[in-house]
Amino acid sequence: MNAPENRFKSRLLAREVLHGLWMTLASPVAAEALSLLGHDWLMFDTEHTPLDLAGVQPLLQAAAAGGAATVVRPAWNDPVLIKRLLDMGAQTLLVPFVQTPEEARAAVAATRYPPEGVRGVAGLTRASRFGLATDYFRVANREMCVLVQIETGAALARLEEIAAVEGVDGVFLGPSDLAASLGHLGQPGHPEVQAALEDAARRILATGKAPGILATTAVDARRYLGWGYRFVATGVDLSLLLKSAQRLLEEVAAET
Ligand SMILES: O=C(O)C(=O)C[C@H](O)[C@@H](O)CO
Repeated sequence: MNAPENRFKSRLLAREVLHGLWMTLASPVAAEALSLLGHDWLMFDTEHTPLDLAGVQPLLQAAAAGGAATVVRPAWNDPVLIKRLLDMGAQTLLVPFVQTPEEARAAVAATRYPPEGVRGVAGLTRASRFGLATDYFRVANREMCVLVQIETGAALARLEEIAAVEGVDGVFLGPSDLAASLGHLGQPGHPEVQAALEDAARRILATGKAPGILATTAVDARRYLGWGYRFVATGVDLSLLLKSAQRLLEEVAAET
């Protein structure tokens, strides 16, 4: 039996546009159902959700039902959090708050077994199909995909250096955090933020790496795709649930 191939990585490197969904519900039922819809990737967030590490493995198992690849955001750029997520079978990580090339290098090293990195070794993990994948240690490093998240003006100033780090496969812009850092808390649509996002896509593409972003509406997503963003999460599961429940309630309540 072979180790799983990282289709997200191979498709990203093939310069495909990959449509994602931002997952915050920490629900295996939602993960399984939404994995069937046709998204290219689902992003499970452990940074800004109550989801603890033990809750991630059931989400990855559930999402394996459909065709969507999985991405996990660790709560921090921390080698211990990272190795535990990788042992669970996460192959693509979105590492938050990367500010410097050194931090990007540390994130990459945390995902690689020695001698390329510092990842600790375990045998009976979901990552190695519980030890049944005979090629696992030969291919594990190669199948890792590291996406680093740029969230501040300071990180933007070093964008090319961060993107150039070997092993960084994609650079993700967080519109909300960037807005806060640029003095526009709660206003990701502010013209200065949007101009920075457009410029960032251009600069990342010039380095040969893939730019990614989170959009909360189809209009935003289309604009970002037009700027060259290649892995774009459109929508947040909880927000979609709230909006459709609210709309339904309003429709029904309006008639009574
Ligand atoms: O800066 C951002 O934008 C993000 O990092 C995404 C946020 O965590 C949040 O808006 C997702 O619900």
